[in-house]
Amino acid sequence: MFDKTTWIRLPRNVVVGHGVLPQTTEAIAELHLAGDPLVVTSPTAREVAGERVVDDFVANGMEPATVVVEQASFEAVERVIETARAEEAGFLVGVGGGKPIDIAKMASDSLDMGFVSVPTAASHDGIVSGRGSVPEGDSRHSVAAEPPLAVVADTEIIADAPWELTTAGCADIISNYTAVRDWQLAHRLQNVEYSEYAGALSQMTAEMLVDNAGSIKQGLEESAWVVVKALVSSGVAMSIAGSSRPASGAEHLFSHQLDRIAPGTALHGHQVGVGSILTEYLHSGEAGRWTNIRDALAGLGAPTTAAELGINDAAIIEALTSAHEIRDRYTILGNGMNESAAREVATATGVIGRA
Ligand SMILES: NC(=O)C1=CN([C@@H]2O[C@H](COP(=O)(O)OP(=O)(O)OC[C@H]3O[C@@H](n4cnc5c(N)ncnc54)[C@H](OP(=O)(O)O)[C@@H]3O)[C@@H](O)[C@H]2O)C=CC1
Ligand SMILES: O=C(CO)COP(=O)(O)O
Ligand SMILES: [Zn+2]
Repeated sequence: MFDKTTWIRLPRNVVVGHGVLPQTTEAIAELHLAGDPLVVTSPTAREVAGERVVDDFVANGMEPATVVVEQASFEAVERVIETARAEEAGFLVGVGGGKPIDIAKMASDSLDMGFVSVPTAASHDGIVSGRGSVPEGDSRHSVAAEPPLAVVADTEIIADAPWELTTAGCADIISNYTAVRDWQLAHRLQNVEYSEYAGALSQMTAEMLVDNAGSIKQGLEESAWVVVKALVSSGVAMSIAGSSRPASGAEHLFSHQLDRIAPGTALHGHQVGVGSILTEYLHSGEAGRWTNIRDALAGLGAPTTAAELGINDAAIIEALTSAHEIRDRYTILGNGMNESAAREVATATGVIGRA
């Protein structure tokens, strides 16, 4: 008997464009959600978009509540859940970068409530994904979460955000190259389930971004458009896979370790970009494609070295040698790198200087 089942959860409304923020209420009205919204946002995102979203809800006869979060943590998810219950919210709206969006989608999952994603920066590919990424102790969890029913990405707001956030989003997409390589390796060596469709979509998204790199320039609103579309596409790949595998391999494990070793120093996207240079070198060797990844990142203005990340060489080596421990996810790191091998790859790729 044929007994395979797949369940792909995708957004119904994806609205991307100049000045579309006020269309959030319309995009939500079409979803026939009951009750009032709880807006989950972060300090800057609240100023640039969250307050306007709240005002629009009020103008449309709703009674929104707001919760401001600063870290991606299970405590923050719990706080949002408690607020949603206390305020008797009907659905959640995440407004901001990757952290408030992750928290809102995880709280929505626990509450069994609809979730709407309003990104204020093109800095990460969690805009659409049905996953949440949260540190806890020595681990970094990739948690099943409520995928958004609607996404509203205002390119006017996103283009106005600091440019480094957009280059971080580009790097998060470019890292798909190595994430897919790791996924294929895990499939071959560990029989991890692999989706050809999700893998191909993730890889194609990275290729299209690199091919269109010429139209990704600071001060050009079209850049926000190109990058948001790629981030949505990458999130769809994760939704098809039912895991973050298409967009998160060893380069992400390395970045998650840097978050623990050097917290708050560099953006997620920038860290995974540098991680991707390193892990591509591990996959294909000195003459391999790692220089293409480095050059694509450099061309977009994203960091390619420890110094550009603002992270010292010792932290890079520590992250490389311990990244395999953070999650039970098979990658090119295998059972781990020793210090001399880590120093060799980091030096050969120019990520750290020669001692
Ligand atoms: N679930 C998934 O599939 C994925 C999850 N992630 C997760 O997302 C997070 C990374 O996302 P990232 O967006 O970098 O993190 P943040 O949400 O922390 O945003 C980064 C910074 O950008 C600021 N910011 C956001 N929008 C604007 C704006 N319009 N103007 C000025 N500043 C702005 C934030 O300020 P402030 O905080 O003050 O508002 C914050 O300082 C990580 O936790 C990562 O693990 C990443 C990829 C995929
Ligand atoms: O950042 C991600 C994809 O870009 C996903 O994060 P995880 O590594 O926590 O699954
Ligand atoms: Zn990422």
